[in-house]
Amino acid sequence: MELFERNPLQNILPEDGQVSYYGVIMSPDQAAYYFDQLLHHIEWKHDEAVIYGKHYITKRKVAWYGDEPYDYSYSNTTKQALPWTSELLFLKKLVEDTSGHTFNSCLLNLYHEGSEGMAWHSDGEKMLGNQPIISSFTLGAERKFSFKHKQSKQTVNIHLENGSLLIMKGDTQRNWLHRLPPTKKVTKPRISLTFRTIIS
Ligand SMILES: O=C(O)CCC(=O)C(=O)O
Ligand SMILES: [Fe+2]
Repeated sequence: MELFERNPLQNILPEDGQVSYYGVIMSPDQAAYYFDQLLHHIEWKHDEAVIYGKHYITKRKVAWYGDEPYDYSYSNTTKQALPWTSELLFLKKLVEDTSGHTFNSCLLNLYHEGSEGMAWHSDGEKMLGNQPIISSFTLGAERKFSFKHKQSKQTVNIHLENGSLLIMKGDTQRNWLHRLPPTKKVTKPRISLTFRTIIS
């Protein structure tokens, strides 16, 4: 039934950016295995932000890994990348082989339950270059992910399944915001791997 087949290269944004959803790219068993490995072996830390001089600590946890000990500065805080683990290298290769893009770093997010999310933002840091290519690879609970056009305010929603891959590229960060909305419906944790390329 061709009508129902997913076209992985279809752009889910109507204009001014490019977002591809590849759907599920690993088996549920493999996804469960990697979820567990990352949960226990990644150096998770609560995220911090300094906004108008006030220090905030999130419930969500994060971690930053890369080819080199890159500094990542955002929300007035800086993190230094840790060396890849074998699990991260396996997942990086899977994401690279599936998407045809290469990455040199990864910001991981751990949302313990639906009450934890990420507010509207774009990943427009200078160190990511003009047209950053950023993945969101999901392990664990399925969550809604939303885009909002910065001018027209048009929104696009997608559900990120366990073991699925989404790629943002082109002018997406320039023209669209994205967020992971909090929800009462989800009680299970989700890990996302946002592979990126730091341009030195
Ligand atoms: O959790 C996700 O899928 C995306 C998180 C995100 O937008 C980010 O880390 O910049
Ligand atoms: Fe983001």
